[in-house]
Amino acid sequence: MTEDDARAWIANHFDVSRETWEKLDRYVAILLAEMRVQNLIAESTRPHIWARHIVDSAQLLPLTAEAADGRWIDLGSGAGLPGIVMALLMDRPVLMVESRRKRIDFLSGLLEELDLAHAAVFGGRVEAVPATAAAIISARAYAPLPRLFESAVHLADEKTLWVLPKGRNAQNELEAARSAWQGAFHVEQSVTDADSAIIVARSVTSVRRKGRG
Ligand SMILES: C[S@@+](CC[C@H](N)C(=O)[O-])C[C@H]1O[C@@H](n2cnc3c(N)ncnc32)[C@H](O)[C@@H]1O
Repeated sequence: MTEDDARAWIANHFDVSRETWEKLDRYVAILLAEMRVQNLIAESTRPHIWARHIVDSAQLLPLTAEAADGRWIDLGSGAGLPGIVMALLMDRPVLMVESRRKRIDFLSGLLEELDLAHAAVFGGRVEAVPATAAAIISARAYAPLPRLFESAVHLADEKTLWVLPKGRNAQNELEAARSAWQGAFHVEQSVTDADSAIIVARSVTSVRRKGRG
C-alpha cells in the first residue's frame, strides 16, 4: 500500500471532514517532529507512516461495528497508535494507557493540540487502571497475548470486544494463549500487510478462574 493508497483507503472507509483531515495531517507532523526527542515509531517506517501506522490503526474501527456503547481503552498507546487515530475518527470516549513519562506527556500534549475532549490519558501501568468494563480494548505492539489478557482482564466484561493487531504470529499466539484463556476468538487479515492479522475476541475469561468459579 503506497502513501496515496493509504489516504484513499481512509477516504473510502470513513466520512472524514476537512477539519479531521487537517488534524490527521497535524498528528502525523507532530509525531514525526517528536522523533527528534523520542523513538516513537521504527525509523524504517517513517516514509510509510500513513500505510504502516495510520491505516494500520484505522483498520480496527470497522471491526468494532458490533461493539456496545462505552469507552475504548487502548493499552500501551505509545505514539498514540491506535488511540489518537481512533479519537480523530470517532466520537466514542477513548482512554489511552501509557506508563512511560515522556510518552504520557506527548499524548497529553496531543489531546490539547488536536482538541480531543473525548479522549484522555491514564499515565501509569495498565495493571493500575481502576477496574471497569470497556466496550472495546485495543493493544498494538503492547504485549504477548497471555500477558496482555492478564494485565487487562479487570478492564473487561463478557461484552468487551478486544481488537488486537498481532503481526505475522497471530495464529500461533492465539494457540499459545488458549490453555489459559477462553473466549470467542477469530482472526482478521490486516489490510496493510497480507501476512499480518488482527485477533478479535469477546467473552475473554481466564480458564483458571472459570474452573474455580
Ligand atoms: C512497542 S510500544 C507500542 C506503542 C503503540 N501502541 C504503537 O503501536 O506504536 C509499547 C508501549 O506500551 C507501553 N507499555 C508497556 N507495558 C505497559 C504497561 N504495563 N502499562 C502501560 N504501558 C505499557 C510502553 O511504554 C510502550 O510505549
